[in-house]
Amino acid sequence: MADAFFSFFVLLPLILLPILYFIVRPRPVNIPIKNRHVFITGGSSGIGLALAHRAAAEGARVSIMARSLTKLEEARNSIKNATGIEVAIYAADVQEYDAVKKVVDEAGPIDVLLLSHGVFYASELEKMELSEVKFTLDVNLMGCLNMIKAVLPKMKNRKDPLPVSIAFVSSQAGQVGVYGYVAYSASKFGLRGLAEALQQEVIGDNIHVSLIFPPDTDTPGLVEGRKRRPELTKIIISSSGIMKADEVAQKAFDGIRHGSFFISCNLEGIALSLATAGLSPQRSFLMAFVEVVAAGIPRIVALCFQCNWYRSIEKWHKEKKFNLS
Ligand SMILES: NC(=O)C1=CN([C@@H]2O[C@H](COP(=O)(O)OP(=O)(O)OC[C@H]3O[C@@H](n4cnc5c(N)ncnc54)[C@H](OP(=O)(O)O)[C@@H]3O)[C@@H](O)[C@H]2O)C=CC1
Ligand SMILES: CCCCCCCCCCCCCCCC(=O)[C@@H](N)CO
Repeated sequence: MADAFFSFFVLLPLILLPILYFIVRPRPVNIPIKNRHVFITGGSSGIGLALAHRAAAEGARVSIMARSLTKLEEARNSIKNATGIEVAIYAADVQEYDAVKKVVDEAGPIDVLLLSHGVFYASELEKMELSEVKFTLDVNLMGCLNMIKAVLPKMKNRKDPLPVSIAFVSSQAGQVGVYGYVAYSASKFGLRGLAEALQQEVIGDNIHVSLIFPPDTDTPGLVEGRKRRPELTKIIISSSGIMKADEVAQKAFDGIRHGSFFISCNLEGIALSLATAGLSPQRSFLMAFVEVVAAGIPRIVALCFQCNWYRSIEKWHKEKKFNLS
């Protein structure tokens, strides 16, 4: 017994920690925010606006982009009032590459690209129009690709040798599929593949990719989105907490500064990231240690959650049948 204890708590860390210290890739990095150009899509509302506030407060040069000029102007005023800093505003739709390219050329080289634009319809696929599915994928996934295609050439050719960042606002529904989010989860899971592949392509240019995974977050978008959420979506989403946009923004910048590939925002998020670590990069040898040693534990917790969710779905279907007969 004492031997087993010694092996697990002393020998294992003693052997594993130095190995992990040497193998974690990409290597740890520090990305400064002060005096850098932070460009935020969806920066006029919700999480994007909170990110803009925080970036301005940290002394960055901030640009925000969204479709509605009125909302952009309101955002600019609120940031000016809170921090005294004037942010640049750009009206464009992420779906339109030419418009995006024009904005990016005008805004100048970007050090931190934060992609926080997004739409979220919760509805069963059966009840969704294909045009709504396509719209979700076009904005959430293609919109990010349009932005990156427009930003990358200048980002790669920058004179400044400091590391830079591309960070996506995904969602916990981009780590686990959720009832009612067929289109949305597809768009957010898509970002993970995009980010993993992109990181390999841009690491040579000292560009570091992050994926932020917020739970439900109190934003104007959520207030709208909640109006048409199916009952089962509500039940499953309640497995994770609800956060304020500025808490998410704080977690986001903590992670971006360290070039973290996964940025979790709450405790459930950490569990999700452990359970879904897969083949994603990990820069922190300590987190890698937790991932390796804990491995089976998040999996059993995950199976318990799935058990609960499928029981809710079964129960809901039974009640529906009962109510019909
Ligand atoms: N709130 C939540 O519970 C969670 C949100 N997320 C993600 O966070 C991100 C932000 O969400 P949230 O802050 O709640 O949303 P909001 O609806 O409050 O804000 C969305 C922002 O994106 C902009 N936007 C939307 N469509 C486009 C477009 N086609 N082109 C350019 N800009 C666009 C909006 O401005 P405009 O309409 O003027 O274009 C607005 O600035 C999304 O990607 C969402 O999926 C993730 C997890 C939880
Ligand atoms: C090891 C296992 C741990 C399990 C924890 C389970 C938590 C999963 C809950 C999923 C929450 C999805 C939130 C979506 C938020 C979002 O993007 C929307 N606001 C958009 O409408």
